[in-house]
Formats: sequence, C-alpha cells, structure tokens
Amino acid sequence: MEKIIITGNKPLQGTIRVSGAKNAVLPILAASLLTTTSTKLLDVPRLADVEVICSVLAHLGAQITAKPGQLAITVPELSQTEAPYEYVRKMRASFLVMGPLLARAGRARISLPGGCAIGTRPIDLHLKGFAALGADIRYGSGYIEAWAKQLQGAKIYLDFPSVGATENIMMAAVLASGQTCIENAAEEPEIVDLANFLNAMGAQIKGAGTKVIRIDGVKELTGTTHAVIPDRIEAGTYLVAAAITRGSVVVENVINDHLKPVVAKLKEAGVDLEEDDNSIKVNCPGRVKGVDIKTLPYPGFPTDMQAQFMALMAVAEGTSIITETVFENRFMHVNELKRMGAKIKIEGRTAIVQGVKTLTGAQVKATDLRAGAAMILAGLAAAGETEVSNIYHIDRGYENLIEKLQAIGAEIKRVEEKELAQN
Ligand SMILES: CC(=O)N[C@H]1[C@@H](OP(=O)(O)OP(=O)(O)OC[C@H]2O[C@@H](n3ccc(=O)[nH]c3=O)[C@H](O)[C@@H]2O)O[C@H](CO)[C@@H](O)[C@@H]1O
Ligand SMILES: C=C(OP(=O)(O)O)C(=O)O
Repeated sequence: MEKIIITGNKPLQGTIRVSGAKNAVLPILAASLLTTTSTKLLDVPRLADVEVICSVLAHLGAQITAKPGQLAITVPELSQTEAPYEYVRKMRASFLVMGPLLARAGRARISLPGGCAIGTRPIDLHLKGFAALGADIRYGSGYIEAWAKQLQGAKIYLDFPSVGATENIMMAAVLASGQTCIENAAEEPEIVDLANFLNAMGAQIKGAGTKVIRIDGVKELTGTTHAVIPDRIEAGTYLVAAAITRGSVVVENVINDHLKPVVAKLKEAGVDLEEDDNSIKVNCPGRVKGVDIKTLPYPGFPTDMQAQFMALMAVAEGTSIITETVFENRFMHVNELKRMGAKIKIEGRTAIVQGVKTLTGAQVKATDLRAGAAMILAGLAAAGETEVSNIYHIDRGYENLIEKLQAIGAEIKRVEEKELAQN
C-alpha cells in the first residue's frame, strides 16, 4: 500500500494546471454507449475512476483506444447489458450506464451501488425517472433490472436535484419517443457538459444548467469529438492549497463561472483573488478569517469542496460554522483533522471549527476522496511531517497530484509502506 508524505509549512508558488473534470467525463463516457459510431474525447484526466468506467464499457462491448489526454470509444454492438457488482462496487458512478443501456438496448441489469462512506446514496430518483419513461423495474439478488421496448417521453419531477439522476434520465430520454421534461433538475456544470456532448451527437436537449430540462427524443445519435470541461473541484482544491500555505499561485484552465461559490467564500475569508479569462491568481500572505459555509446543489457551495474548505478554516482566525446539507455523513475528515490539532465540534449536520494558529503533522488517513484532499491540504500547512494513508481514494479524482504540487514548491512524495518501515 502506498502513502503520501508531506513536509508542510511552505508557501506554494507558481502555476498549476487543472485537468478535465472527473464528474463530467464519467457520464460522458457512459453516454458514448448511445451510438454505434466512434466518439473522441479530449482533455480526459488519467484517474482511477476513468479506468473503472472504461472497464465497464469494455465489458459491455466498447472498443477503446487511449492516447495521453484522449480516449476514442466505439460500441458497434453491445455484447452485454449487465454491469456486475465487481465494477459498481469499485465506483458508484458505474450506475450511470443504466440510462444509456435502456435507451439503446431496451434493457439493463446493474448491480445495486449501495451506500458509501459519505452517505447511503439511494438511487430511487434514477429509478422513478426510468419508470416514468415506461420502464419496468425489478429488484433481486443485489441487482436492478429494467426493461422497456421503447421508452416514452414523460414529465419527471425530481424530489431533490440529484446530479446522477438528472444525467441518467437525460441519457435514457434522448432516444425516447416524444418529449421528456425533467423538473427540479440538477444545474451543475457537468450536466451542461453532458448535454452539450449529447447535442453534438444529435440529441435535442434544451435547458441544461437550469431547473427545467426538455429533451425531444431522436431516432439515433452519431459519434462526435468533445473536450471535457476543466475540473472545478480540482481547481477549488488548488485555490485552497495556495491560501492555506499563504502562497501565491496561478490556477490555470478554469471556467471562472463554475467556481463562483468557492471564489466568493475565499474572498470573504480575506484571500486575494484575481480572475482572468481562464485562470485565477491567488495571493494569501497572511492568515485567513473564519467564514461560515453551507453546502447546497449548484450554484450553491459544492459539497465536494466542504472537506478542503474545512482544512482551511481549521487554521483561520476565529470560528466558522460549516453545514453539510447534501450528504448525511460527510464529516469523516473531522477526526483526522483533529489528529493534526484542529479544534472542531460536530453537532448534527454542522461542524463548528475554531481556528488554530498552526496544525502539526500526524499520521492520518483519507476516508474518502475529498477527505483525502483535505488531509493533503492540512499537511501542506502543518508544521512537521504528515503521512496520509488510504490514498487510493485520492487517486480516484486528482490527476498527477504529487507532480503538480511538487512543481509549485510542495515537499510531497508518494512512498510504498515498505520503504517507510525501512527508514
Ligand atoms: C460522479 C459524480 O458526478 N459525483 C457527484 C454527484 O454524485 P451523485 O450524482 O451521486 O449525487 P446526487 O446529486 O445524486 O446526490 C445528492 C443527494 O441526493 C440523494 N439522492 C440521490 C439520488 C437518488 O436517487 N436519491 C437520493 O436521495 C443522495 O443520497 C444525496 O444525499 O453529485 C454529488 C453532489 O454534488 C457530488 O458530491 C459527487 O461528486
Ligand atoms: C463524491 C464524489 O464522487 P462520487 O460521486 O464518484 O463518489 C466526489 O467526487 O467528491
């Protein structure tokens, strides 16, 4: 098992480039199942999650060729309509193949994703959507099976603007007969990127990025070339890395609009941010101020930035109140931050963070992807050495994290546990 070792308390300086968005490329890769013709994706990040979805697609019959930053996918024929436990267990987003399989083959059998560290994460809204489109649904032996001769457009109201349900329903509806209207849809930029990709394939989707998405079903889709949007969460993580180390960093390849809620909170905390066309310069010579945050669906403050922001608040001046409203159990990083000297109290869905002057290096673990990112950030700011274990979580979502941070002056390395034992 590998670990990440950080010697902290060094201001980061330089330019860091953001990769393509994990949460955009995963549904887009699933959507490539919707056509028999070839799709080419650019700005594809090299991530463990991308490998998992590619192995699901290959299992279903996709031919995939990879070049650095690119993937070409062709699915001339589906060899399978089943995504077994071994894939879905590794990554919940594998469930996103259900919509495309239903649309293309009229049937799908997918292992139930189950919960994960951050919450129970049900899929009822995905299934309600498929049922509204006319699919029959059956549960059994840990699988969900859905089938429909021809999906029919329908009006679907989502009780909660679920990102995955909006994507899955959108992908099912593109080949349905008639119009589908998703109300209370998720508005995340990744939904817009998926809709842009599908529209470039010939779909008729309007309203993506708003609460109401209308999809006029078409007979077929054809492959296209598409560049994935930059990862707003990776960008946000590096903005915080600059602020927490009191550094001066240019974060390149960003869409400023997507970062508005994060930028607003950093400014409120006293961080100096200069926004350019596709970059943001962070300057933070001093200690930040404690500010309150509440996670919400987009355009609210992203839950995927909550842990990283908490690491920053742990060294802020004053107290901050962090409320998590999207997932019911996304405070696993609190105990790890406390091991480094953070003063945090949890009351239900709220964490009260009383900033301390400095954190101290410790042995901590990544309990999930963003909790892992928070440990890296805390380690970059802490005095002494921090050792982060369970880093496979981090590899799910950060391309070349170590190399990127080293290039802006961080003392960070990845080591085998054996090497550690020898030292
Ligand atoms: C691969 C990907 O894009 N992952 C992102 C996606 O996850 P994901 O698509 O799983 O997140 P959702 O927006 O669906 O989930 C938000 C909330 O809705 C609940 N819910 C969801 C579906 C459902 O059928 N029933 C239900 O109750 C969930 O349990 C959760 O409490 O959006 C989340 C919220 O921005 C992000 O944290 C994840 O990084
Ligand atoms: C929670 C996340 O991803 P996933 O939905 O794939 O678990 C994330 O990216 O922070």
